[in-house]
Amino acid sequence: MSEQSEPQDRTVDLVVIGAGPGGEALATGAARAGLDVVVVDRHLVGGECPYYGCIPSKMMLRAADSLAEARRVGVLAGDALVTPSWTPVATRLDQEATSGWDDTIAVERLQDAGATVHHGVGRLDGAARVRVELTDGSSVTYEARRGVVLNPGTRPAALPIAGLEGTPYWTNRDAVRVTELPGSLVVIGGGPIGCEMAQVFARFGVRVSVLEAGPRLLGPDEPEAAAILEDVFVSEGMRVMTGVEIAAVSYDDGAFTVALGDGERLVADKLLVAAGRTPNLDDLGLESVGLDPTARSVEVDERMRAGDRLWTIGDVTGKGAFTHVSMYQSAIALRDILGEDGPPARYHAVPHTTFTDPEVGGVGMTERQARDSGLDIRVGTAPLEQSSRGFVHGPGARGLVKVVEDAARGVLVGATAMGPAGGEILGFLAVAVHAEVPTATLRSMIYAYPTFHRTIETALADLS
Ligand SMILES: Cc1cc2nc3c(=O)[nH]c(=O)nc-3n(C[C@H](O)[C@H](O)[C@H](O)COP(=O)(O)OP(=O)(O)OC[C@H]3O[C@@H](n4cnc5c(N)ncnc54)[C@H](O)[C@@H]3O)c2cc1C
Ligand SMILES: NC(=O)c1ccc[n+]([C@@H]2O[C@H](COP(=O)([O-])OP(=O)(O)OC[C@H]3O[C@@H](n4cnc5c(N)ncnc54)[C@H](O)[C@@H]3O)[C@@H](O)[C@H]2O)c1
Repeated sequence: MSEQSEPQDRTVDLVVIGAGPGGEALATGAARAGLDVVVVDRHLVGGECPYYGCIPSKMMLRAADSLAEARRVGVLAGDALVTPSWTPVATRLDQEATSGWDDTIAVERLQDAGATVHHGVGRLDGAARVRVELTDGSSVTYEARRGVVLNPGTRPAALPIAGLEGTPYWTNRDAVRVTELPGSLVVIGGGPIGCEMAQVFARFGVRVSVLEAGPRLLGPDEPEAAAILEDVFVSEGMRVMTGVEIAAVSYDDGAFTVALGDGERLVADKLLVAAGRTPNLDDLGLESVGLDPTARSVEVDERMRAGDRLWTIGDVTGKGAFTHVSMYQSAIALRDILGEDGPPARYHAVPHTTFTDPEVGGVGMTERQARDSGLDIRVGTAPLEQSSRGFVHGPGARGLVKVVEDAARGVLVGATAMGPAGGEILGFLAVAVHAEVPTATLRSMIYAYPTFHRTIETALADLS
């Protein structure tokens, strides 16, 4: 990791604290536009997504999906002997995804764009002023003429479960660095991280139990999608327990024991805690600019402004903890910093995809959210496996399309696409929700036969 030597206190144009995907892109753009930019990251430039999040987890899922597809050969095309090995996965994660969890390339890319990069902790020290504690223990202070951008992201939430603290449990950061598979794994949390990781390890032969406190997996998604996913997980040999209360965790002799509120005890080699995130707002000097360091998010306006010469982007804005939201906000904040015009931030069509198999894609509001917002809605649903393409696809074709229409305006305000290519089909629905395409127009289109996306036409016909 290359650093500048002996940095001096000075006035620059812009300081970016936290180089998640949005911060990195913003700093690169600002430096390329000629601003004097300083970037500070306490760990790896690029943030959670490339090293511990999206990229390594999707690489793991790709491997797990290849095993599942090979196991379908028996039904579709003869025989295939499937012998899982984690070695190619660990090698790809190390060498291709993360360069050995080393950010040299990302640092050099920023430096080539003209930015100064520090590994260290950045903290606000009043308006447009940042104090950086460098990794060697020294510190440097910057005044920022244009201001400061915060992109500090989140960390795995530490659960207040008796006995858990101090045990060698995994978070997502450990799960992507696994070199040897355990025999058994308990996953606490049935959100996107828990579901994606659980399916990966189960498909590699690990005995997996998922413990979810809420009433279903993927709580914020449509309940119909969650029900299908639970069904698939169970059919693949996983144990899924919803509505659980975890009373205590202990670790002895290389095994975890998870004691549930109802008296049951689960024993496993490893424990993955994927039960939400804590925003990195507590050690950022927010109090020096009148903001609350204990808050769950930083309030921003439609230009990502959070105060006097202060912008905030990414997960901590509470607008959707996704890389694409961080990048979207990054472009808006950069335009504002450079004094350029452009559309303000809008969040009516935030898409997301959980990359389980089947994938669960969603955009805009769920049926529940739309009803709760007071809209008069109509809902249409169509099962994927009953479409011609689903029938042809055979094993692995579980899924659905669900559309939620604002009946008064005749436009979709939300949609779900679940299936082998749910995240890709979602693209169509994201356009419809984003651009408020009239449902009448969507119904008058021609849908290629026999595609998965033709299920959208069936769901639209079901609007009632
Ligand atoms: C396992 C997993 C899978 C995921 N999969 C997906 C996916 O498929 N698709 C998707 O869109 N999203 C996914 N996400 C979410 C995605 O990783 C985040 O939304 C994304 O990284 C954007 O976060 P961010 O921009 O807020 O910052 P982050 O990526 O969290 O980066 C913040 C950076 O700030 C640094 N930092 C924090 N405080 C300071 C400080 N005081 N001084 C200096 N540096 C500081 C940190 O070291 C870090 O590098 C996944 C997350 C996880 C954990
Ligand atoms: N494919 C993707 O886009 C993707 C993948 C992974 C993560 N992410 C992002 O990262 C965020 C964080 O993911 P996450 O899955 O950690 O968090 P999450 O908050 O989305 O889900 C955590 C789950 O853990 C459950 N939980 C909390 N405490 C519990 C307890 N004591 N016992 C049992 N269950 C408990 C919650 O009810 C919830 O369902 C996601 O919300 C998403 O924004 C995105």
